[in-house]
Amino acid sequence: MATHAPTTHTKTTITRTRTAMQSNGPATATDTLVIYVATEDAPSKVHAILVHVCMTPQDVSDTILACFGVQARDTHRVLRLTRSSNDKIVIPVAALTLLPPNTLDTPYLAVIAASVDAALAESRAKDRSDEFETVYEEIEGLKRQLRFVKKHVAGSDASGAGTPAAPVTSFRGEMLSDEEAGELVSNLEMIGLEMGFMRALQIDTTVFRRFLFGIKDAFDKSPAPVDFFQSYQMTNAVIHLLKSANSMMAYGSPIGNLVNLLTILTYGLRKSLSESEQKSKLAVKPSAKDQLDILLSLFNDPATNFLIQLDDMDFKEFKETLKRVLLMLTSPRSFLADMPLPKSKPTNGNGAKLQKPTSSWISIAPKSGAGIKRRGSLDGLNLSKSKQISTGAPVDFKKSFATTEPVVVPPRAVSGKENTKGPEQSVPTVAVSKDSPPTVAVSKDSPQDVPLREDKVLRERNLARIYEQEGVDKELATLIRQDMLELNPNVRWTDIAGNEAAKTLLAEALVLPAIMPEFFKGIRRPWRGILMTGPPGTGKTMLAKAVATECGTTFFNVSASTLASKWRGESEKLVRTLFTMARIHAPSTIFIDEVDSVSSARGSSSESEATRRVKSELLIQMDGAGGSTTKMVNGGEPVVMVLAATNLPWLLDEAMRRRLEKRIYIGPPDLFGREQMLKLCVKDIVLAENVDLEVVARKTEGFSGSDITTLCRDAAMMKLREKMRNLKPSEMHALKPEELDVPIDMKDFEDALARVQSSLSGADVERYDQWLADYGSA
Ligand SMILES: Nc1ncnc2c1ncn2[C@@H]1O[C@H](COP(=O)(O)OP(=O)(O)OP(=O)(O)O)[C@@H](O)[C@H]1O
Repeated sequence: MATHAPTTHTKTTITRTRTAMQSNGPATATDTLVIYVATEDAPSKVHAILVHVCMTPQDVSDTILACFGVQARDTHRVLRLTRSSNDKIVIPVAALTLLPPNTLDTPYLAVIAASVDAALAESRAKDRSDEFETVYEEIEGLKRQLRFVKKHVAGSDASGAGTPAAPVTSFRGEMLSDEEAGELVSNLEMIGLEMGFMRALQIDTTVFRRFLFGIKDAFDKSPAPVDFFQSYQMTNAVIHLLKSANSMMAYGSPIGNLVNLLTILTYGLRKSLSESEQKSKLAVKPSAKDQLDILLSLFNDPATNFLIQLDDMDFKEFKETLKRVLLMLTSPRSFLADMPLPKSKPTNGNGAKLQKPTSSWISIAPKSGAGIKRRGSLDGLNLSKSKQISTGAPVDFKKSFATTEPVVVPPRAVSGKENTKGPEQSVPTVAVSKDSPPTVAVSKDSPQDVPLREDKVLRERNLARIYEQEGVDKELATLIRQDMLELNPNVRWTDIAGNEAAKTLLAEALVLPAIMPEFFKGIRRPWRGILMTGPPGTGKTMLAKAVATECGTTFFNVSASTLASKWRGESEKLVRTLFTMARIHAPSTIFIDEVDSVSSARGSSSESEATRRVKSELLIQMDGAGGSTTKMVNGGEPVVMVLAATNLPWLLDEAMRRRLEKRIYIGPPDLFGREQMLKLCVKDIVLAENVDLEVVARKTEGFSGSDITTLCRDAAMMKLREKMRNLKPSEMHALKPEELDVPIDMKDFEDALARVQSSLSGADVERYDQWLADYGSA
């Protein structure tokens, strides 16, 4: 079959983004992957399907490979792309429904460009009802649009029988008119958003589709004065809200629930009203502000049982309101500028009324009496963090719609919090035992949900906007994300031997303020900074990484020497950007290793002009004076902690030392810690019966954790060395693994002990002792 050359359109909205495929350089984390597709009907036209921003370079290349290299492979544990006989990429519907909630917006993968043939066939096999066919009508249409035709874009053999797609550099990306792009994207959105919506409701795909199409159908037939276009717009608004607010994440928050609820109620209400009633109700037009106040009350009150009753609906206003809610979630700064948060929160312990809106549009108050029924099934709507994986019964929309009764949101459905007890009554405590990692024990009465974190909702698409609003330099942001943002260092408390006090302290200082910022105010305000000091190799970096892994805060890992050298000239800006980003992604921890190198005492010989400037900026930022106006969704201040480490605390500038309010010593492990450390080191090797780790621990007094690691490595190599000593290379190659895997015995440890010395001197330790006696605070 002949290769179809893509038509070129001069204007395009999608291809303005750099594609990994088109770039010569390596893919970067902020690349947008654009996959081009053509339709069967119009093969000469190539449409673009945007895929996603901010995949890691590996994700980008893997995705390309998976899509165009047409290899059957498991991509990112998320999505299995398979090659069908006619060389299409098929994303089985099962895979689609299994996509994790954040798929569309996170670094993992967001390919949603595929033939839905298989999905359709598979689904049909399961459900043959007419209704189902209707549901899939649109998908049938999409099917034609969403086919991967690498032949058209990559110039390879259309039969698909030949070689894999041509190198990605052959893609051309300038052939999409605005209109075509718009159409295609909105279709794609339909698919993606359906998924999002479905997840928000935690129902299965089929039910969800029925729901969506049911709405559409009913609106179509409805005699209501609101025409289909408007209603469709409303549905779209909801969908857009979910999408744009990165609903995949937001559904853990009240917003998803609220929107779902409003939609359902709207529909139910309209069904239940006569035309004249509808007209009269629609005549009432509450202001957007009224509506917004209500929504804000909902968001702001963590402890109320809500009843939302929709008395009236105006789609335009509704849309406006949703937009504003979206704005609030995605761009708190501009939202706040426009519409200050209400000053007083409604306080309500057991059902007293919240602020009564001046309009009748929505009333919020637990009403008792006729017309109100609790619907257990709506429990499934409570998707607060602690319940995200709820398998509550699917909502039967048909039933819900048929009712004339408003739906009652069950307790906790919106905020996930049941009581009004302030955090003072129920502060989580951090418990660390010698045997177990620190755990945050949340008392029975305490709020069980981590407050809504901005970074949960501000996903990639919105981040760019937020960054822009906060004046974050794009290039620096990319560098920081690449070089300093550690997503999961994968070090757990249990990987660290000893240092129990430090673990407890770090957990307390870093976890709790992130969980309950409202409690850590005034005198309880979180530490501005924490300094870990001690000899080299004692686990300071590991502790910082464990903080990142265990505490769930966004973790920026910064080497102070990098700050001072690599970015010379730009260093202050880098520091500013770093803190701004940390606020945006709050709660965050900024770990500054070797802090002495950027914060040596004024006038000392090591202080260059550049260092001085970086230091000053660091001090300003730590004071919060250079802070952005970013607010958490709950209106609080973003929690940004600085965690610093140094082997040379005595070099620290006094100003920096003051800001690192909590100063803790991470010393060489004690006997118990050394034994633990030894156990950790040898956990994967076979030990002979005669090995007594306690004896080894006794002989390693003064060893740092790093020294013990070296010792174990040495011991573990002894047998291997002996075996290899007199062998020729060819004989070495012939050795079988099992011949090498000989148990390590006590003599190996003794030999290693003779070779490996403690790297710490008594004098070093004394110097730390002295410094801590003067300045320590833990
Ligand atoms: N307490 C510990 N538990 C487990 N491993 C440890 C511990 N202390 C040190 N180690 C081992 O030593 C190595 C070095 O530790 P780490 O880099 O955390 O020390 P550090 O105190 O940050 O050193 P430096 O001050 O030189 O940066 C680690 O990779 C780990 O293998």
